Amino acid sequence: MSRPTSLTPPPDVKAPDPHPSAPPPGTELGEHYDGCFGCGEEQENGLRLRTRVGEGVSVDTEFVVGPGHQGAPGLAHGGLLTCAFDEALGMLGFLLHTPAVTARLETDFRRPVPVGSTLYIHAWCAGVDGRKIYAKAVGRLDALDGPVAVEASALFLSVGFEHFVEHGRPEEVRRAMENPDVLKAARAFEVNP
Ligand SMILES: CCCCC/C=C\C/C=C\C/C=C\C/C=C\CCCC(=O)SCCNC(=O)CCNC(=O)[C@H](O)C(C)(C)COP(=O)(O)OP(=O)(O)OC[C@H]1O[C@@H](n2cnc3c(N)ncnc32)[C@H](O)[C@@H]1OP(=O)(O)O
Repeated sequence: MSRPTSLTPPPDVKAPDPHPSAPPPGTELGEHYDGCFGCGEEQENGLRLRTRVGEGVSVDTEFVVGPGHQGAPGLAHGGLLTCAFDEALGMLGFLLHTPAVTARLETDFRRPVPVGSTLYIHAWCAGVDGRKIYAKAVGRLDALDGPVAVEASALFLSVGFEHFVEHGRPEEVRRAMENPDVLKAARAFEVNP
């Protein structure tokens, strides 16, 4: 089935405000799931990214590129850079108070990212249209105002928690549901949609 491919919100859609119960700027969001490759503490070889709330519906994270992240000798793998962007963009759902999944993600690699560098990723929501969440991100090399190395545009779709319960492998879903932090997040989303 063919899909519309635009990653830009319709012209009448404005950038949203954070949900009233979203944490204030500067708050570290922590892991959204301990088994997540992007942020989970239990994921030994994962990126273990930590994301902070920015102004409006935006987040910031730093990806320190190590030898385990190489594609070419001494250079970051593009797929892993995309993963870091997916993680940062995905966290915007917390500020909108809805679980969301990536439907489409486009990454532009502007400069090589060497091992040893830090990518400063800033992600923001450009608009919400029904279930569609349009998001953008930029990654700068080695400083908040460093040269742009990577840019991304994404479409996320809001889903209910049943998305994860229905589609995830039952043993991990069961284990996640035993985690009080996951349950707390699920309830908060459901009680304050
Ligand atoms: C019980 C324990 C739960 C524990 C959970 C714990 C935490 C999770 C909570 C929150 C997550 C928080 C943070 C996450 C942070 C980082 C993680 C990274 C995020 C990911 O890594 S997540 C994995 C990769 N992701 C997927 O695994 C999605 C697979 N996929 C699907 O599950 C479906 O595909 C879905 C749901 C996307 C849509 O399905 P659907 O049936 O709901 O909707 P439908 O298809 O009807 O589309 C509705 C409208 O969107 C348009 N549309 C759809 N897809 C489009 C596309 N690709 N391009 C352009 N437009 C598109 C249509 O054209 C239509 O548009 P229109 O309304 O205008 O016609």
